[in-house]
Amino acid sequence: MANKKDIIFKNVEKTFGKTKVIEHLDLHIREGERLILLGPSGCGKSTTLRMIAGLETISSGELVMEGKCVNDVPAGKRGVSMVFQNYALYPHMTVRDNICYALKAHKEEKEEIEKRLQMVLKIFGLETYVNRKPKELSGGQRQRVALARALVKRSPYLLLDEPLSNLDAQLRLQARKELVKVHQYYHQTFIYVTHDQVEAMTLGNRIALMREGKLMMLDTPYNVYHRPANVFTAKFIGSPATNIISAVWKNGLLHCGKYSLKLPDMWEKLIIASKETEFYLGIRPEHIHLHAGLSDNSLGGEVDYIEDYGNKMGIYFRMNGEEIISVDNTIPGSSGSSVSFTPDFRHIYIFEKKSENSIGYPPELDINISAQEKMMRDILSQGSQVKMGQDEVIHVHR
Ligand SMILES: Nc1ncnc2c1ncn2[C@@H]1O[C@H](COP(=O)(O)OP(=O)(O)OP(=O)(O)O)[C@@H](O)[C@H]1O
Repeated sequence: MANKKDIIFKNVEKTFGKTKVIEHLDLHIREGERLILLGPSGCGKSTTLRMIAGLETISSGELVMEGKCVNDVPAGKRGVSMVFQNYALYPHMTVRDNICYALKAHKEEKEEIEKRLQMVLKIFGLETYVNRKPKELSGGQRQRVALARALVKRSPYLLLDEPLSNLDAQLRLQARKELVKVHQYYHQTFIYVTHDQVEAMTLGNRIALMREGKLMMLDTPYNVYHRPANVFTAKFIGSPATNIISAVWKNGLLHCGKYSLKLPDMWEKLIIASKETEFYLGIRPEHIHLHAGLSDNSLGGEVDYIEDYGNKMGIYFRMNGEEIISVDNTIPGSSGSSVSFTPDFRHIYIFEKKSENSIGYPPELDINISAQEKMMRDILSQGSQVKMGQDEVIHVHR
């Protein structure tokens, strides 16, 4: 069921000249959610956002907002505010004028403008900078002014194009938390472009992962991480990337080069139902716990080299000539030694080799979980939350 303020892409295409940059995009953005457009550079995230803003035309298909096709509705009439990567503040205007400009242009009452100005100044801790010009502010302060300027309009849609990418790591972390708080207060629909998976995982209620103009997966951060729909998603999300191992299903066993695995029934049923014989087995580095030597129902190889991350180790080993990485807090042996591991079958992914799509996930994975794990999944599936009291006046500045 669509809500009035949902944004719906119906089979949208975008071409620049002869180059198609968005292909058959079907995407339903829900009113009030924080939707993240994520993907590698050039995959079409900004173009998608700019089509919503009305800053790019739509080559074919329909974009629906407020229940109507808005393909031909100009930017100023779509009820959107946008925050750009470079903040795009007016350099000759003070913080006050930057923030109030759009309200004045819309001929809002003076009193109302002042009220809203004071509110956003307070939210972003900008009270003392109100008469400064952008060049007299730090990067973090400019970013706050850009956000304040977008929020003051109280438009139903806030579009953010990599708004934190010019900030240092510490400020980014703080700003992420602030954005979640602001969203919980205003309940606008946030559409947020980033190529940073940590930002996507921490900020999104849902993530739309794109590749070369196509939507690869649209789901909660939990599912994008734990139930990747295809090889691309499994490799893009998580660092170091998921290990992808070639495998063949034969005589009731999954053969990975010279190793073979007997799968639990829950996976065997799915693999048989897929009717394929060639697969990729996906295993995240953190789910590989190596030990010395070879044991039953295991995969293994020889240790190549070991990296120290401080709190964990990265152990690279060669299996059937391919490099596999495990991240763990113990070392099973030095370079050259034989190691193996029995996969934790609750944490594997199986993809068809031909389509690179997942064969699905056993329903048992969701049924046989502890109450605590269920609670954790439910919380993570809603995206990050910041606790706010009912009457708390939001104040995100430190
Ligand atoms: N005005 C334009 N004219 C021609 N090609 C364009 C134009 N704008 C974008 N493109 C191309 O469209 C593709 C998608 O660009 P877009 O900016 O949407 O990608 P992106 O995923 O946001 O990338 P990044 O993370 O690097 O900003 C790219 O190949 C880009 O070169």
